[in-house]
Amino acid sequence: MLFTNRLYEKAKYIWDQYYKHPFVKGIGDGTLDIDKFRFYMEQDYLYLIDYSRLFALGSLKAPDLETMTVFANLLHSTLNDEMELHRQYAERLGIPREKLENTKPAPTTLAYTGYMLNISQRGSLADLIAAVLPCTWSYYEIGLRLNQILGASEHEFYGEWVKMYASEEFGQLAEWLKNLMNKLAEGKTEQELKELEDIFLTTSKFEYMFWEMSYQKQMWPTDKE
Ligand SMILES: Cc1ncc(CN)c(N)n1
Repeated sequence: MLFTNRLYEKAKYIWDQYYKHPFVKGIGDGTLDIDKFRFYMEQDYLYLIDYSRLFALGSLKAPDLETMTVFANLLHSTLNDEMELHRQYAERLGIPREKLENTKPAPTTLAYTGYMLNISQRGSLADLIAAVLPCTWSYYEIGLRLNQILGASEHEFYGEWVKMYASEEFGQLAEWLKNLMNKLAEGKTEQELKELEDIFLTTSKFEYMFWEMSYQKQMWPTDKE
């Protein structure tokens, strides 16, 4: 069995909860409150800055030029394609560029990016991939599902989001990471595979928390807006 199939089976109960989450469903049927989406966009922009750093780190840790190139492509595509989607949404939402870049991180954003960066700095390349894989792969799965909803990709506001994450180009990024994960899992002991699985499950749970944080617009409970 491919290691990524094992990961998918283990995380399925978590990923199934994404598809039922009101934030995800709201993008699909176009009913999501714009204010919740604004909150998400701002936090996600911050998230993507650190997510890009992980790809830069992946390039640094890569054992050969081919792997380095994969990470360089992931980095380029995140900074230029995925973050461009966010910049365009910010423009449509009237969020100035400086405000977007100076957003204060919510606790869940900080915890999630902090965890990924920590694992990736301390650990191996396989650890790094196990940490980022749910992000890319689950967004592609969500994109594909939402794309099957009649009219979702044509929705005047959320359509661009659906199109981006359901696109072949985005699917290609997930495929690259899955292939690398399987390659690096070869020859690992059961104990080592279990550790990778734990990392994958942890970031899968953080993904759910990110949807929930955005839906509830959760900032620090101690601070007033
Ligand atoms: C929180 C989160 N996770 C994943 C992705 C997809 N790169 C994203 N944009 N945001």
